[in-house]
Amino acid sequence: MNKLSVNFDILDKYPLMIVISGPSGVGKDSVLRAMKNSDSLIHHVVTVNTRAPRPDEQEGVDYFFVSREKFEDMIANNELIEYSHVYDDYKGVPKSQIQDALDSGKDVVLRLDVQGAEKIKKIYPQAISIFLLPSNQDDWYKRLGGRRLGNEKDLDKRIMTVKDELVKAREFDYLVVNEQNKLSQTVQMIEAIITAEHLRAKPRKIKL
Ligand SMILES: Nc1ncnc2c1ncn2[C@@H]1O[C@H](COP(=O)(O)OP(=O)(O)OP(=O)(O)O)[C@@H](O)[C@H]1O
Repeated sequence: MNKLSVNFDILDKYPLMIVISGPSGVGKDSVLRAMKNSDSLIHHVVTVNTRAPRPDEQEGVDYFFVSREKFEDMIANNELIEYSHVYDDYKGVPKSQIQDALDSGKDVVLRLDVQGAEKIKKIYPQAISIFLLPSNQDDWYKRLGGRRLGNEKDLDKRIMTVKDELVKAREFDYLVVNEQNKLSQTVQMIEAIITAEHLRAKPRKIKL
């Protein structure tokens, strides 16, 4: 054996910040839940929301559900990294959540609407942004399942919003189609992105 040695251990291990976004009803929460079940090495950031919890949602797991007054206090006290006002509700990311997540040294996953994702990408350009799409309009309608669609005007509003969001989709790093009844395929694609990102020669280092 030659006495000279060489160290092949040159891969840097930095935690990633992954932002999963896309139109309302596309399946963001479903994807996140499936990822939580399959991988414990990811820190899921819990965001704050002023809407009422849906029957299957848990406080502190899916979201922190707060009143509008409490949310406005959080804005006033500068406790949020970003927030947005969508369909009459507030949504925001508590600073403490990002700090805790990065301190844990694990990859950090955030689920944000398109407005929120754009803002986070401006604050953290090194974040990896993934835009989820349905395959087509019919699948999207099925997923919305009449949710919060009081009348035709509400649906028109949603369609206009989605059109605007689709224009922004190309500013994201990745586009992933969440095909009908193929949630596990979607999760696999996202996991493949995360794996590839960890293998980058120039890692995307997140700095607070
Ligand atoms: N690949 C899929 N095929 C069929 N149904 C799906 C798929 N992914 C998600 N769904 C269903 O679509 C509905 C909406 O999903 P989900 O709540 O995860 O969307 P979302 O993007 O988080 O919505 P919102 O932004 O409005 O909270 C749910 O009933 C979910 O079970």
